[in-house]
Amino acid sequence: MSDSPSKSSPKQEGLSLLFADDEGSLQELMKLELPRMGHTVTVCPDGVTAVAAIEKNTYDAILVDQDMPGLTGVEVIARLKELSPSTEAVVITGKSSMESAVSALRCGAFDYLTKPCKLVDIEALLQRIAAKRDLTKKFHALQRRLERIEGSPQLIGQSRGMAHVNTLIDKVARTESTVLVLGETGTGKELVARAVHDRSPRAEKPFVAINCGALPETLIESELFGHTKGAFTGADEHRIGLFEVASGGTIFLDEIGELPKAMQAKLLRVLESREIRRVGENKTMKVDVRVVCATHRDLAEMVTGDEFREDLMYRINTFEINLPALRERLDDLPALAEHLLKRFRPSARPIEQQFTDEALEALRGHVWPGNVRELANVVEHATILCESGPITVDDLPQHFNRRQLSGNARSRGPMTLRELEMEAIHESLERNDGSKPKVAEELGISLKTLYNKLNSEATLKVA
Ligand SMILES: Nc1ncnc2c1ncn2[C@@H]1O[C@H](COP(=O)(O)OP(=O)(O)OP(=O)(O)O)[C@@H](O)[C@H]1O
Repeated sequence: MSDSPSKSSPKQEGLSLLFADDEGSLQELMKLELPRMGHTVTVCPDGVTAVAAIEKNTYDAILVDQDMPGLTGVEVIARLKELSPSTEAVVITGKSSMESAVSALRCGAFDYLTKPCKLVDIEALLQRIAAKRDLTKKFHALQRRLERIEGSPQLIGQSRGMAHVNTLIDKVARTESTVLVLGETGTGKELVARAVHDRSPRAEKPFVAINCGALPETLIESELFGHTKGAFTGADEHRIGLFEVASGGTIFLDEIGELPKAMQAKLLRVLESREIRRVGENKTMKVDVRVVCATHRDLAEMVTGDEFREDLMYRINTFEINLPALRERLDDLPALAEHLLKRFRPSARPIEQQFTDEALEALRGHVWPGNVRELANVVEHATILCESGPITVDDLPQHFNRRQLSGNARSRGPMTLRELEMEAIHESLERNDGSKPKVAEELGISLKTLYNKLNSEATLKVA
């Protein structure tokens, strides 16, 4: 066995390879040629030495001759797949041993080569392996980035409401039924859709999410079903749609209530026929995709208002999962806060050491119109102000401080008329998601008066 590190500087990062063959001339050739192609190589004279090398080192790929004394190529590959499943394997067979090639592929080999093999074929094969390795790395990097942005897909919550949701997910996940997830904004509808997918037999296949409200009407069809080159102005190349991308897996149609009427009819046809047609193409193709939809809107009301097709509503609401708002399951708040905190501050410390009692109390006292997403924002805000140590009420956004102050004022004794007035304004702001025109209307004062009162409060605080 000998090592020959690569000396060239290839465009594509070279592979670390193991080559095993009992033919001395081939060993010499590979020691020379594989580094010339930009790879590093360990050359072994037989299967036993190859397995010993695999036990000691990790390679990107191995190329093994099938007919070696001691262990055959297929036996080496079988051992490799136990020790290092992500290492690619190529078996080199004689012309007459097609059966060995088939068994190697069954063992998880990437491909096979037939002797006598041409160097150009070896080079092309190694390029394919390198391209796959690069794609896999990119995939993992993107997956991590997505996890950092979206958080882990874990569905947190032990409250009765969430326990019920979990039971429903478990039951429906096993089936092929279309699922409709309902709930206010930020309650975790996408997370539920992902849980339905992750707990289903389709879990290993893609989960693809699309927000039907985020795309202009003209683009939705091609985004969902794909298009051919030249199908419309700007369609410079063929593109496959998300239904095809999700093939074998699940497609999540978020904000289904925002789907334009014309697209509702097309989606209904797809759901009924399980066939799609790319924009600009005449032929249809079968798709095997499970559909999960979500909306924060009342679809029945939309049907009455002629905004949503009744037949589509009945097609998608076979199985409904209603997500409770955060204010209806405040028992889950500490666990959620702890879970969300890990996104910004990876630490295994328990919740009591991460938030002061006062801060937790202030969080519990909020109405959470933006639900868990709002909580995530509040936690992020707190971690910016407080880099380490327990988060106090002072690290929370200002309206939590104010709530606490007025709470304290109440416990100190009667409040002044001004304090009561400001409390009413802030509570109304919370209820109306910060919309000042709505607050003014609710409290029966002009928008100008509202601004004056808020400004004078701010001036008083500064003074
Ligand atoms: N039960 C939960 N456990 C952990 N994280 C959650 C939970 N519910 C929601 N989240 C987090 O809150 C944020 C919002 O969740 P998600 O996007 O699933 O909500 P949504 O209901 O789909 O929102 P929208 O209606 O705006 O599309 C995400 O960061 C998600 O990870």
